[in-house]
Order: sequence, then structure tokens, then C-alpha cells
Amino acid sequence: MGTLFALLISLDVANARGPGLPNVMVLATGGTIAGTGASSTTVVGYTAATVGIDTLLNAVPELKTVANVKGEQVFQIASENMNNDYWLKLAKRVNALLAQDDVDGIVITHGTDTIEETSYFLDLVVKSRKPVVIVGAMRPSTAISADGPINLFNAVILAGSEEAVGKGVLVALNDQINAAREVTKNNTSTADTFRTPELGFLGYMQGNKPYFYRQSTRRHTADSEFDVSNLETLPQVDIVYGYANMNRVAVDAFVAAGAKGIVHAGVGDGSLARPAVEPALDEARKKGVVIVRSSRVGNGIVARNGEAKDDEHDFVVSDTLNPQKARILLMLALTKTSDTKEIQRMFYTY
Ligand SMILES: NC(=O)CC[C@H](N)C(=O)O
Repeated sequence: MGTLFALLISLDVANARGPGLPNVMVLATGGTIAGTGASSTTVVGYTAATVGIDTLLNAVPELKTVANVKGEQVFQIASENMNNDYWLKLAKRVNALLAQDDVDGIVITHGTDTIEETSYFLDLVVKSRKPVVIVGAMRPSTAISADGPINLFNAVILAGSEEAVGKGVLVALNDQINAAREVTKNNTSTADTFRTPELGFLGYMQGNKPYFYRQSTRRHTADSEFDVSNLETLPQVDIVYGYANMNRVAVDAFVAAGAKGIVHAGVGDGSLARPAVEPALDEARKKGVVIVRSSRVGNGIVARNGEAKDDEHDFVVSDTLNPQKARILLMLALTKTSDTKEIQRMFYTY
């Protein structure tokens, strides 16, 4: 009886999205996955974002066997040109589509340079438990052994899967599934560039199936407090990079240009150069600019206080977020509050 009941429950879950193949929407935004080179051996020095969504989908006829796929070109850019306006446009489109009963999941094709930023932005503002998978490629569509088609095929399977529901925005390339919060581009040119250093990726794509082994403990998507549905702009937040012999010029320039927040990509565990930079950040803070101490190191925690005396300076720390991801959380935090205690809570929550 118990087994029968369990079977009925699992059948119900399997049928939650209706019988047959899942409905997956592919939103194209550009990047190398949509790039073309001069010849089949051109794998660097090609042009990104030249091929449209129809060509992308037609290149992988196998997609029809795993999902009912529809495509839409949201914009067409190399992702180094990503900006807040594109993010707001993309997030609103994703939320509108996920609110539809006939969309089970979304795949976003994207240039790899800023995948880690777009994915974390969406992780914080998508209002749904349905899967959102961001995918790209390191070799253009015309290259020998192009990685785009297999990456797209796996991304569509993942976006249509029950396993990906509620896992937050996922970045899936090279047969590996990563969480948006932690994934980072790790190599300028190799196909295995996406890594979740130290904390580890979430699982594999193998044999046309996702296999999950872990998930993020941080809040995201349907549980997030951030909402961009009524926003047309985001606050200006800039990143200042730490280095030996550093001066205060960049901090002062960003403040003069109207920054509402500055992420300091410090050396080590987020250390600031004294006496050059700390007074500049103090002055910025007194003018109302929110300062987040992050690190250029790439792994590990930037914790409050210690030598940095964050309470005294009224600085916020980034926890494990790298500077480019800390910038995104700070922008969204500033859409809700300028209270640094509240912003610090957000950095320990997301
Ligand atoms: N591999 C890539 O997608 C890089 C191409 C380009 N720079 C972009 O990010 O869009």
C-alpha cells in the first residue's frame, strides 16, 4: 500500500508539467555560440554574435527529441558589451515567459565572458522555481569540434528536467552543471573554462540526463527579495581593483562620476592599501557611497572586522562573492535600502 502510494505520488510529480516532452524556450543573446570564423580551424579571432536563433536551433535537430523547443532573439551582442539595460530586458522577458503555463523551462544562449554575471543577476531576480539554464560555447559555430551544439543540447535537456526545478539559475557547459552564485570563467580560451573553484559544481550531464550531487545553500530566484519588474535603471556601482603601489585616483573618479556603491577588489582577504586608499573610501562613505570589501584572490571569505575594522569604517564585506558578483548584489541591494547593516545581511543571505 505504502509503495503504491509512493508510486502514485511520483507519477503525479512526473506529470506535473503534462504528458510528453517539456516545453523549453531558448532565448538567444549572442556570444561565441552564435559566432562564425573564417575557417573551420578558426577558434580564436572570430566574430561573436553573427548567427541568429533559427540557425542555432536548426544546427541541432536532435533538440526535437528531448523538448518542444521555441526560440526568440532577445538581443545579439558579444557579452563584453553586457550592461544593466540588457539585464533588465532579459530578466523581464524571462519572468514573463516563466509565468506562462506553457513554458516549463528557459535556456539562454550567451557569450561566455560575462555568463557568470548575467547568471547571478538572474539568480537574484527571477521569480520562479522553473529551470533557467545559461549556456555558451568557447568555439564558434563554424569551428571543427564546435562545443555549442552539444552544450545547447544538454542545456535544453536540463531546462526541461524535473531535477533542475528549484535549483536556481544554472550554468551548464562542458557536461558540467554549475550554480550561478559561484561559477566563474577560469581560462581565456579552453572549452573547460567554467569552474566553481573549491566549492564544486553541482552535477553532470551524462547520457542525456542531469545528475545532481549538491546545491547552493544561499537564497535565490523564487525566494529572493529583489524585484526588477518596475525598474528601468539600476544604481551605479563600480569596482576598484587593488594592487601594490595603489593610489586613490580610481576611487575619487568613481565618486565624482556619481557611484552609489564601490566594490573594492582588495588584495588577500580584502585588504585596503593604507594610507592611499582607505581615507578615499572613508570619504566616499561619508558622502553616502556604500563600500563593499571583496577580494581579487578568487576563493575564500572576506569576513568582517579584524584589521579592516569594518564597524568603524561602516564598510560591508562580500563574504565569498567575487568582485563582479558583489557588484551585482550591491546594485540590487541599493534598489531596496542604503542601510549598511541591511546590506550586510543581504551579503550573508544571497
Ligand atoms: N566564448 C565566448 O562566448 C566569448 C565571445 C565574446 N567575447 C562574448 O563573451 O560574447
